[in-house]
Amino acid sequence: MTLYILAKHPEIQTKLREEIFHVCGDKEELDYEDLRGCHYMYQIICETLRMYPPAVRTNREADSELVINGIHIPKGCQIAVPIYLIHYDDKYYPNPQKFDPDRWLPEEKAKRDPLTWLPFGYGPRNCLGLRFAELQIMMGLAHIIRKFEFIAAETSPDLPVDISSKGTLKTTTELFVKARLHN
Ligand code: HEM
Repeated sequence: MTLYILAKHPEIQTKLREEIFHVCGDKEELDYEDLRGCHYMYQIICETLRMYPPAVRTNREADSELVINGIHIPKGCQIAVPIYLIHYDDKYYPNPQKFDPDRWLPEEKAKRDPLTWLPFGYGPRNCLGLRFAELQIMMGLAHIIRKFEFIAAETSPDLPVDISSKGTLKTTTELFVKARLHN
């Protein structure tokens, strides 16, 4: 998905490539410290996971009776947390259909409640692989973007693309990008 978004936003792709070359140069093997310096890349990943969270919802079971905002929740009640809908709530993300990595600049992020970004869930049962997943995505992107340039295919639908939320998030049509070696 990230590569598709980058193909659709060549200016963001160019800025990302500049950051990667600036921070990592052209060394063959990248390590954790290299990736930690790629702040713009992390913003792009956060924004991709906002617009296209693989898990569109998560669930919790109330282990005791409670009242939240006047709503009575009995013990054992199943509660669905609508991750996808929260990510598109314009109270938290103005113009939510727009892919905007600058929402993740430190000063912008600080204005929002952390519970408004839930691609990995939240709390003691959140995703165990969160840091590993982030690292893998960043490592992959850093290598790929240094070598290749991604271009939108003629038939590619505009963003945001339609999604199906049966199970994990999927796009309703196949997405294609063209790649050429970056020189
Ligand atoms: C982009 C990649 C990933 C996404 C978006 C993701 C998302 C999630 C979400 C939403 C949950 C439920 C959390 C909650 O309800 O609070 C979860 C749980 C979990 N994830 Fe991931 N995950 C990703 C990658 C991984 C990877 C790479 C691993 C393992 C290496 C992993 C292992 C787990 C485990 C074990 C749980 C259950 C934790 C528990 O119940 O205590 N995930 N993940």
